[in-house]
Amino acid sequence: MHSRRSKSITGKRKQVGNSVARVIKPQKTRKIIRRFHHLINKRESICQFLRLTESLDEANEKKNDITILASTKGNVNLSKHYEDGKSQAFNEVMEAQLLKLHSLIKNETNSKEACDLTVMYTLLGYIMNQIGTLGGLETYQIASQNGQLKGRGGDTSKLLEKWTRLLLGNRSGAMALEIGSLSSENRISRCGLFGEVVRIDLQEHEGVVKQDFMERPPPETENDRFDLISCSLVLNFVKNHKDRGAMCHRMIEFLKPQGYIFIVLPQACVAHSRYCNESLLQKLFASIGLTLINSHQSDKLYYCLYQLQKAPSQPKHSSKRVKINDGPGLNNFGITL
Ligand SMILES: C[S@@+](CC[C@H](N)C(=O)[O-])C[C@H]1O[C@@H](n2cnc3c(N)ncnc32)[C@H](O)[C@@H]1O
Repeated sequence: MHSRRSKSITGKRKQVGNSVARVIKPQKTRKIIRRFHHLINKRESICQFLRLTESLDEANEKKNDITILASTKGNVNLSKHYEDGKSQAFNEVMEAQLLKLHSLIKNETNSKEACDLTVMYTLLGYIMNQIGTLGGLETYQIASQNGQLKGRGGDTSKLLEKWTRLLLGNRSGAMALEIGSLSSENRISRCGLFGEVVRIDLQEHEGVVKQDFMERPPPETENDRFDLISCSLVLNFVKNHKDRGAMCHRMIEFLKPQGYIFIVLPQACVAHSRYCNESLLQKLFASIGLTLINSHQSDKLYYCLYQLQKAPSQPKHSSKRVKINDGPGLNNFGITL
Protein backbone atom coordinates (compact mmCIF):
# COMPACT_ATOMS: atom_id res chain seq x y z
CA MET A 1 0.00 0.00 0.00
CA HIS A 2 1.19 3.50 -0.78
CA SER A 3 0.85 6.19 1.74
CA ARG A 4 -1.62 9.00 1.17
CA ARG A 5 1.23 11.27 0.23
CA SER A 6 3.33 8.88 -1.79
CA LYS A 7 4.22 9.99 -5.28
CA SER A 8 5.57 8.22 -8.33
CA ILE A 9 7.82 9.81 -10.88
CA THR A 10 5.01 9.84 -13.42
CA GLY A 11 2.14 10.97 -11.27
CA LYS A 12 0.60 11.22 -7.87
CA ARG A 13 -1.11 8.40 -6.09
CA LYS A 14 -4.53 9.35 -4.94
CA GLN A 15 -6.58 7.64 -2.24
CA VAL A 16 -9.96 6.53 -3.61
CA GLY A 17 -11.97 4.68 -0.96
CA ASN A 18 -9.84 1.76 0.09
CA SER A 19 -7.97 1.53 -3.18
CA VAL A 20 -5.28 3.67 -4.66
CA ALA A 21 -5.63 5.17 -8.10
CA ARG A 22 -2.71 6.66 -9.99
CA VAL A 23 -3.34 10.04 -11.52
CA ILE A 24 -1.22 11.33 -14.35
CA LYS A 25 -1.38 14.99 -15.21
CA PRO A 26 -3.06 15.52 -18.62
CA GLN A 27 -0.10 17.42 -20.03
CA LYS A 28 2.14 14.44 -19.22
CA THR A 29 -0.12 11.79 -20.78
CA ARG A 30 0.98 12.12 -24.39
CA LYS A 31 4.63 12.46 -23.37
CA ILE A 32 4.49 9.21 -21.41
CA ILE A 33 2.76 7.29 -24.20
CA ARG A 34 5.31 8.55 -26.74
CA ARG A 35 8.26 7.73 -24.47
CA PHE A 36 6.89 4.27 -23.73
CA HIS A 37 6.49 3.52 -27.46
CA HIS A 38 9.98 4.84 -28.18
CA LEU A 39 11.52 2.57 -25.53
CA ILE A 40 9.49 -0.48 -26.51
CA ASN A 41 10.41 -0.01 -30.19
CA LYS A 42 14.11 0.34 -29.43
CA ARG A 43 14.05 -2.70 -27.16
CA GLU A 44 12.26 -4.61 -29.90
CA SER A 45 14.98 -3.71 -32.43
CA ILE A 46 17.78 -4.82 -30.10
CA CYS A 47 15.95 -8.01 -29.16
CA GLN A 48 15.34 -8.82 -32.81
CA PHE A 49 19.04 -8.41 -33.42
CA LEU A 50 19.81 -10.67 -30.43
CA ARG A 51 17.05 -13.10 -31.52
CA LEU A 52 15.31 -12.65 -28.22
CA THR A 53 12.10 -11.08 -29.35
CA GLU A 54 9.88 -14.19 -29.05
CA SER A 55 10.66 -14.46 -25.36
CA LEU A 56 9.64 -10.97 -24.27
CA ASP A 57 6.39 -10.35 -22.47
CA GLU A 58 5.10 -6.76 -22.49
CA ALA A 59 3.07 -7.38 -19.36
CA ASN A 60 5.89 -8.81 -17.26
CA GLU A 61 9.07 -6.77 -16.96
CA LYS A 62 10.52 -8.94 -14.19
CA LYS A 63 10.33 -11.95 -16.48
CA ASN A 64 11.92 -9.90 -19.30
CA ASP A 65 14.82 -8.99 -17.05
CA ILE A 66 15.42 -12.67 -16.23
CA THR A 67 15.12 -13.61 -19.92
CA ILE A 68 17.68 -11.01 -20.98
CA LEU A 69 20.11 -12.04 -18.25
CA ALA A 70 19.70 -15.69 -19.21
CA SER A 71 20.50 -14.78 -22.83
CA THR A 72 24.01 -13.71 -21.78
CA LYS A 73 24.58 -17.44 -21.13
CA GLY A 74 26.86 -16.81 -18.21
CA ASN A 75 29.07 -14.37 -20.16
CA VAL A 76 30.12 -12.17 -17.24
CA ASN A 77 31.21 -9.33 -19.51
CA LEU A 78 27.78 -9.12 -21.18
CA SER A 79 25.83 -9.33 -17.93
CA LYS A 80 28.13 -6.67 -16.44
CA HIS A 81 27.33 -4.34 -19.36
CA TYR A 82 23.63 -5.10 -19.01
CA GLU A 83 23.72 -4.25 -15.28
CA ASP A 84 25.80 -1.16 -16.02
CA GLY A 85 23.11 0.01 -18.49
CA LYS A 86 20.45 -0.60 -15.84
CA SER A 87 22.29 1.54 -13.32
CA GLN A 88 22.37 4.59 -15.60
CA ALA A 89 19.86 7.37 -15.08
CA PHE A 90 18.44 9.27 -18.06
CA ASN A 91 21.38 10.73 -19.95
CA GLU A 92 22.06 12.36 -23.28
CA VAL A 93 24.82 9.94 -24.32
CA MET A 94 22.55 6.90 -24.09
CA GLU A 95 19.64 8.74 -25.68
CA ALA A 96 21.86 9.70 -28.63
CA GLN A 97 22.92 6.04 -28.99
CA LEU A 98 19.28 5.00 -29.01
CA LEU A 99 18.53 7.50 -31.76
CA LYS A 100 21.21 6.02 -33.99
CA LEU A 101 20.37 2.44 -33.04
CA HIS A 102 19.19 1.64 -36.55
CA SER A 103 22.65 2.30 -38.01
CA LEU A 104 24.44 0.67 -35.05
CA ILE A 105 22.50 -2.54 -35.72
CA LYS A 106 23.07 -2.26 -39.47
CA ASN A 107 26.83 -1.91 -38.93
CA GLU A 108 26.91 -4.87 -36.55
CA THR A 109 24.86 -6.99 -38.94
CA ASN A 110 27.10 -6.17 -41.92
CA SER A 111 30.34 -6.43 -40.00
CA LYS A 112 32.57 -9.36 -40.86
CA GLU A 113 34.18 -9.11 -37.42
CA ALA A 114 32.65 -10.93 -34.48
CA CYS A 115 29.84 -8.74 -33.13
CA ASP A 116 30.55 -6.54 -30.16
CA LEU A 117 27.43 -7.21 -28.15
CA THR A 118 28.48 -5.16 -25.14
CA VAL A 119 26.96 -1.95 -26.56
CA MET A 120 23.68 -3.73 -27.25
CA TYR A 121 23.49 -5.15 -23.73
CA THR A 122 24.33 -1.78 -22.18
CA LEU A 123 21.57 -0.14 -24.21
CA LEU A 124 19.17 -2.93 -23.34
CA GLY A 125 19.89 -2.44 -19.62
CA TYR A 126 19.38 1.30 -20.00
CA ILE A 127 16.02 0.76 -21.77
CA MET A 128 14.87 -1.70 -19.08
CA ASN A 129 15.69 0.84 -16.40
CA GLN A 130 13.89 3.61 -18.29
CA ILE A 131 10.77 1.45 -18.75
CA GLY A 132 10.85 0.67 -15.02
CA THR A 133 11.31 4.34 -14.13
CA LEU A 134 8.35 5.19 -16.30
CA GLY A 135 6.25 2.67 -14.39
CA GLY A 136 5.98 -0.08 -17.03
CA LEU A 137 2.75 -1.24 -18.62
CA GLU A 138 0.68 -0.03 -15.70
CA THR A 139 1.65 3.60 -16.24
CA TYR A 140 1.25 3.27 -19.98
CA GLN A 141 -2.30 2.02 -19.50
CA ILE A 142 -3.17 4.77 -17.04
CA ALA A 143 -1.81 7.31 -19.53
CA SER A 144 -3.89 5.67 -22.27
CA GLN A 145 -6.98 5.73 -20.05
CA ASN A 146 -6.40 9.42 -19.36
CA GLY A 147 -5.94 9.94 -23.09
CA GLN A 148 -9.42 8.53 -23.58
CA LEU A 149 -11.01 11.06 -21.28
CA LYS A 150 -13.04 13.78 -22.91
CA GLY A 151 -10.85 16.75 -23.74
CA ARG A 152 -7.69 14.61 -23.79
CA GLY A 153 -7.99 13.09 -27.23
CA GLY A 154 -11.19 11.19 -26.49
CA ASP A 155 -12.63 7.76 -27.01
CA THR A 156 -11.91 6.38 -30.49
CA SER A 157 -15.12 4.32 -30.51
CA LYS A 158 -17.13 7.49 -31.13
CA LEU A 159 -16.16 7.15 -34.78
CA LEU A 160 -16.89 3.43 -34.66
CA GLU A 161 -20.44 4.24 -33.57
CA LYS A 162 -20.86 6.82 -36.33
CA TRP A 163 -19.59 4.46 -39.04
CA THR A 164 -21.48 1.35 -37.98
CA ARG A 165 -24.85 2.75 -36.85
CA LEU A 166 -26.39 2.27 -40.31
CA LEU A 167 -24.42 -0.87 -41.14
CA LEU A 168 -25.37 -2.74 -37.97
CA GLY A 169 -28.82 -1.24 -37.56
CA ASN A 170 -30.60 -4.41 -38.69
CA ARG A 171 -28.45 -6.92 -36.76
CA SER A 172 -30.39 -7.24 -33.54
CA GLY A 173 -28.34 -8.46 -30.58
CA ALA A 174 -25.08 -7.89 -32.47
CA MET A 175 -22.00 -9.01 -30.54
CA ALA A 176 -18.83 -6.95 -30.23
CA LEU A 177 -15.37 -7.76 -28.94
CA GLU A 178 -13.19 -4.91 -27.74
CA ILE A 179 -9.54 -5.94 -27.62
CA GLY A 180 -7.38 -3.75 -25.39
CA SER A 181 -10.35 -2.29 -23.56
CA LEU A 182 -9.55 0.11 -20.78
CA SER A 183 -13.05 1.14 -19.80
CA SER A 184 -16.65 -0.04 -19.89
CA GLU A 185 -17.69 3.57 -20.34
CA ASN A 186 -16.56 3.91 -23.97
CA ARG A 187 -19.15 4.57 -26.69
CA ILE A 188 -18.83 1.01 -27.97
CA SER A 189 -20.38 -0.18 -24.71
CA ARG A 190 -22.92 2.61 -24.34
CA CYS A 191 -24.14 3.29 -27.88
CA GLY A 192 -26.82 0.57 -27.78
CA LEU A 193 -25.76 -0.95 -31.10
CA PHE A 194 -24.67 -4.19 -29.48
CA GLY A 195 -26.55 -6.79 -27.48
CA GLU A 196 -23.26 -7.65 -25.80
CA VAL A 197 -19.78 -6.17 -25.71
CA VAL A 198 -17.00 -8.48 -24.54
CA ARG A 199 -14.13 -6.35 -23.22
CA ILE A 200 -10.68 -7.86 -22.81
CA ASP A 201 -7.25 -6.51 -21.98
CA LEU A 202 -3.86 -7.85 -20.89
CA GLN A 203 -4.55 -6.30 -17.49
CA GLU A 204 -7.68 -6.35 -15.39
CA HIS A 205 -9.77 -3.18 -15.17
CA GLU A 206 -13.26 -2.59 -13.88
CA GLY A 207 -15.72 -4.20 -16.30
CA VAL A 208 -12.89 -5.64 -18.41
CA VAL A 209 -11.78 -9.27 -18.40
CA LYS A 210 -8.06 -9.95 -18.18
CA GLN A 211 -7.30 -12.00 -21.28
CA ASP A 212 -4.64 -12.13 -23.96
CA PHE A 213 -6.60 -12.21 -27.22
CA MET A 214 -3.95 -14.50 -28.69
CA GLU A 215 -4.82 -17.04 -26.01
CA ARG A 216 -8.59 -16.73 -26.23
CA PRO A 217 -10.00 -20.22 -26.83
CA PRO A 218 -10.89 -20.62 -30.53
CA PRO A 219 -14.58 -20.21 -31.39
CA GLU A 220 -16.50 -23.49 -31.41
CA THR A 221 -19.87 -22.25 -32.54
CA GLU A 222 -21.22 -19.19 -34.35
CA ASN A 223 -22.15 -17.77 -30.94
CA ASP A 224 -18.45 -17.50 -30.09
CA ARG A 225 -17.93 -15.19 -33.07
CA PHE A 226 -18.52 -11.45 -33.29
CA ASP A 227 -20.29 -9.00 -35.59
CA LEU A 228 -17.63 -6.44 -34.82
CA ILE A 229 -14.12 -6.51 -33.36
CA SER A 230 -12.58 -3.29 -32.14
CA CYS A 231 -8.80 -3.15 -32.10
CA SER A 232 -8.05 0.42 -31.18
CA LEU A 233 -4.39 1.32 -30.60
CA VAL A 234 -3.55 -2.32 -29.97
CA LEU A 235 -1.71 -3.47 -33.13
CA ASN A 236 0.92 -0.77 -32.62
CA PHE A 237 1.33 -2.12 -29.10
CA VAL A 238 2.06 -5.65 -30.37
CA LYS A 239 5.80 -6.05 -30.49
CA ASN A 240 6.64 -7.05 -34.06
CA HIS A 241 5.28 -7.29 -37.60
CA LYS A 242 4.77 -11.07 -37.48
CA ASP A 243 2.83 -10.99 -34.22
CA ARG A 244 0.68 -8.16 -35.60
CA GLY A 245 -0.06 -10.32 -38.62
CA ALA A 246 -0.92 -13.25 -36.35
CA MET A 247 -3.34 -11.00 -34.47
CA CYS A 248 -5.02 -9.98 -37.74
CA HIS A 249 -5.42 -13.63 -38.80
CA ARG A 250 -6.88 -14.39 -35.42
CA MET A 251 -9.37 -11.54 -35.62
CA ILE A 252 -10.71 -13.09 -38.84
CA GLU A 253 -11.22 -16.41 -37.02
CA PHE A 254 -13.41 -14.65 -34.49
CA LEU A 255 -15.53 -12.74 -37.02
CA LYS A 256 -18.98 -13.74 -38.20
CA PRO A 257 -19.48 -13.74 -41.97
CA GLN A 258 -19.74 -10.11 -43.14
CA GLY A 259 -18.45 -9.01 -39.74
CA TYR A 260 -16.50 -5.78 -39.20
CA ILE A 261 -13.08 -4.92 -37.82
CA PHE A 262 -12.44 -1.42 -36.50
CA ILE A 263 -8.73 -0.61 -36.31
CA VAL A 264 -7.09 2.51 -34.94
CA LEU A 265 -3.37 3.19 -35.25
CA PRO A 266 -1.20 6.16 -34.44
CA GLN A 267 -1.09 8.22 -37.62
CA ALA A 268 2.70 7.76 -37.78
CA CYS A 269 2.19 4.02 -38.45
CA VAL A 270 0.74 4.78 -41.88
CA ALA A 271 2.28 8.18 -42.58
CA HIS A 272 5.88 7.81 -41.42
CA SER A 273 6.77 4.16 -41.57
CA ARG A 274 9.39 2.40 -43.66
CA TYR A 275 7.15 -0.64 -43.99
CA CYS A 276 3.55 0.54 -43.98
CA ASN A 277 1.19 3.00 -45.58
CA GLU A 278 -2.53 3.12 -46.12
CA SER A 279 -2.56 1.41 -49.53
CA LEU A 280 -0.22 -1.39 -48.38
CA LEU A 281 -2.46 -1.98 -45.40
CA GLN A 282 -5.47 -2.16 -47.68
CA LYS A 283 -3.72 -4.71 -49.96
CA LEU A 284 -2.63 -6.82 -47.00
CA PHE A 285 -6.10 -6.91 -45.50
CA ALA A 286 -7.65 -7.65 -48.90
CA SER A 287 -5.46 -10.78 -49.02
CA ILE A 288 -7.28 -12.12 -45.96
CA GLY A 289 -10.76 -11.27 -47.25
CA LEU A 290 -11.21 -7.80 -45.75
CA THR A 291 -12.64 -4.87 -47.70
CA LEU A 292 -12.13 -1.29 -46.63
CA ILE A 293 -15.43 0.38 -45.76
CA ASN A 294 -14.25 3.65 -44.27
CA SER A 295 -11.09 5.40 -43.15
CA HIS A 296 -10.09 8.68 -41.59
CA GLN A 297 -6.81 10.32 -40.67
CA SER A 298 -6.70 12.89 -37.91
CA ASP A 299 -3.56 14.76 -36.85
CA LYS A 300 -2.62 11.95 -34.52
CA LEU A 301 -4.63 8.85 -35.40
CA TYR A 302 -5.56 6.68 -38.36
CA TYR A 303 -8.98 4.99 -38.16
CA CYS A 304 -10.30 2.33 -40.52
CA LEU A 305 -13.26 0.00 -40.75
CA TYR A 306 -13.02 -3.25 -42.70
CA GLN A 307 -15.63 -5.85 -43.52
CA LEU A 308 -15.02 -9.54 -43.96
CA GLN A 309 -16.32 -10.32 -47.43
CA LYS A 310 -14.95 -13.79 -47.86
CA ALA A 311 -12.73 -15.70 -45.45
CA PRO A 312 -9.48 -16.61 -47.25
CA SER A 313 -9.69 -20.14 -48.61
CA GLN A 314 -5.96 -20.57 -49.14
CA PRO A 315 -3.74 -21.70 -46.31
CA LYS A 316 -1.85 -18.97 -44.49
CA HIS A 317 1.43 -18.07 -46.13
CA SER A 318 3.62 -15.38 -44.78
CA SER A 319 4.12 -12.13 -46.65
CA LYS A 320 7.54 -10.51 -46.58
CA ARG A 321 8.28 -7.18 -44.99
CA VAL A 322 8.95 -4.77 -47.85
CA LYS A 323 10.59 -1.38 -47.43
CA ILE A 324 8.39 1.20 -49.14
CA ASN A 325 9.94 4.38 -47.69
CA ASP A 326 13.38 5.27 -46.47
CA GLY A 327 14.98 8.21 -44.78
CA PRO A 328 15.66 9.63 -41.37
CA GLY A 329 12.89 10.00 -38.83
CA LEU A 330 10.83 7.07 -40.11
CA ASN A 331 9.59 4.31 -37.83
CA ASN A 332 9.62 0.53 -38.40
CA PHE A 333 5.93 -0.20 -37.93
CA GLY A 334 4.74 -2.93 -40.26
CA ILE A 335 2.47 -5.96 -40.49
CA THR A 336 3.20 -9.22 -42.26
CA LEU A 337 0.52 -11.81 -42.76
C1 LIG B 1 -2.88 1.98 -25.94
S1 LIG B 1 -3.83 0.81 -25.12
C2 LIG B 1 -5.27 1.09 -26.10
C3 LIG B 1 -6.44 1.37 -25.27
C4 LIG B 1 -7.74 1.68 -25.97
N1 LIG B 1 -8.21 0.58 -26.77
C5 LIG B 1 -7.65 2.97 -26.78
O1 LIG B 1 -8.07 2.97 -27.93
O2 LIG B 1 -7.17 3.97 -26.23
C6 LIG B 1 -3.33 -0.76 -25.77
C7 LIG B 1 -3.92 -1.90 -24.98
O3 LIG B 1 -3.87 -3.08 -25.76
C8 LIG B 1 -3.76 -4.15 -24.86
N2 LIG B 1 -3.30 -5.34 -25.58
C9 LIG B 1 -2.17 -5.49 -26.30
N3 LIG B 1 -2.08 -6.75 -26.77
C10 LIG B 1 -3.18 -7.40 -26.34
C11 LIG B 1 -3.65 -8.74 -26.47
N4 LIG B 1 -2.94 -9.66 -27.14
N5 LIG B 1 -4.80 -9.08 -25.87
C12 LIG B 1 -5.51 -8.18 -25.17
N6 LIG B 1 -5.13 -6.89 -25.01
C13 LIG B 1 -3.97 -6.51 -25.58
C14 LIG B 1 -2.77 -3.65 -23.82
O4 LIG B 1 -2.92 -4.34 -22.61
C15 LIG B 1 -3.14 -2.17 -23.71
O5 LIG B 1 -3.96 -1.93 -22.60
